[in-house]
Amino acid sequence: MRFTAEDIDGHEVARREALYGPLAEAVRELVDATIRTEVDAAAVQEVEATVRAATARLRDRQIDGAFGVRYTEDGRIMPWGNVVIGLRNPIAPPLTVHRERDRCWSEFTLGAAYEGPPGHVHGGICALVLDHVLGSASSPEKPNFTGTLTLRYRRATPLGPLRAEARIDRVDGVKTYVVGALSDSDGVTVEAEGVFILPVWAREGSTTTPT
Ligand SMILES: CCCCCCCC(=O)SCCNC(=O)CCNC(=O)[C@H](O)C(C)(C)COP(=O)(O)OP(=O)(O)OC[C@H]1O[C@@H](n2cnc3c(N)ncnc32)[C@H](O)[C@@H]1OP(=O)(O)O
Repeated sequence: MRFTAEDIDGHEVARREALYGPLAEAVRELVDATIRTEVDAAAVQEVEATVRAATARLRDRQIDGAFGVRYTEDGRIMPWGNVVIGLRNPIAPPLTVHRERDRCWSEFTLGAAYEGPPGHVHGGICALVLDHVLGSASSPEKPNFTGTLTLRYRRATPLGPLRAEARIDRVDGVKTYVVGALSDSDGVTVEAEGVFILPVWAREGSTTTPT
């Protein structure tokens, strides 16, 4: 499991955010346009060649494997590859998760890239978002892992503006029980409850390392 310290200051973090954030946003728009375009065949082929060239340019120099979770010496976390919140991940909607004591919430929009049933969010995407928001609520600092996530899909979730929220229900040793929901403007579409567990290597006094 890759948690990596980076010896950089806040200015360098801000510089990288300003550099890579817009690239990811541009690719996100490209994904949406790829799904929805109706331009002619020649235009599609031209764009395909352009995109392949852009990808080859980025691959001129790249890291091995995934981005991992990086952090600075002053405790700033950079989960930039994360599929829900990752600044550098165009697959991430991305969500900005807000925290208020024992609860977290996020308002965001899911478009064509997240479709399952026509005009509606894929059930796995609902689970993805809820897993992350419940997990975030489970602990502000500790790296809790999802042990069990239970969902009740009350009605289909329409694509468009949505809200996810979660709060701690109770804590029992290394287990934190969290409840939450995904909603549209008409109310709850998916209810969730989860058990989030502090892994052995993160427990007090542990000498094991992340695997
Ligand atoms: C800001 C970031 C937000 C991130 C949110 C997104 C979170 C994620 O996506 S995490 C990725 C998905 N989850 C995983 O990959 C987890 C994989 N599983 C594991 O790593 C481990 O099995 C883990 C950490 C869940 C449990 O660790 P393990 O060492 O087996 O726990 P263990 O010490 O045996 O048990 C501790 C307690 O938890 C209980 N428990 C163990 N596994 C589970 C489970 N899956 N569900 C519910 N309870 C469980 C045990 O019964 C025990 O309870 P008690 O203390 O009452 O006896």
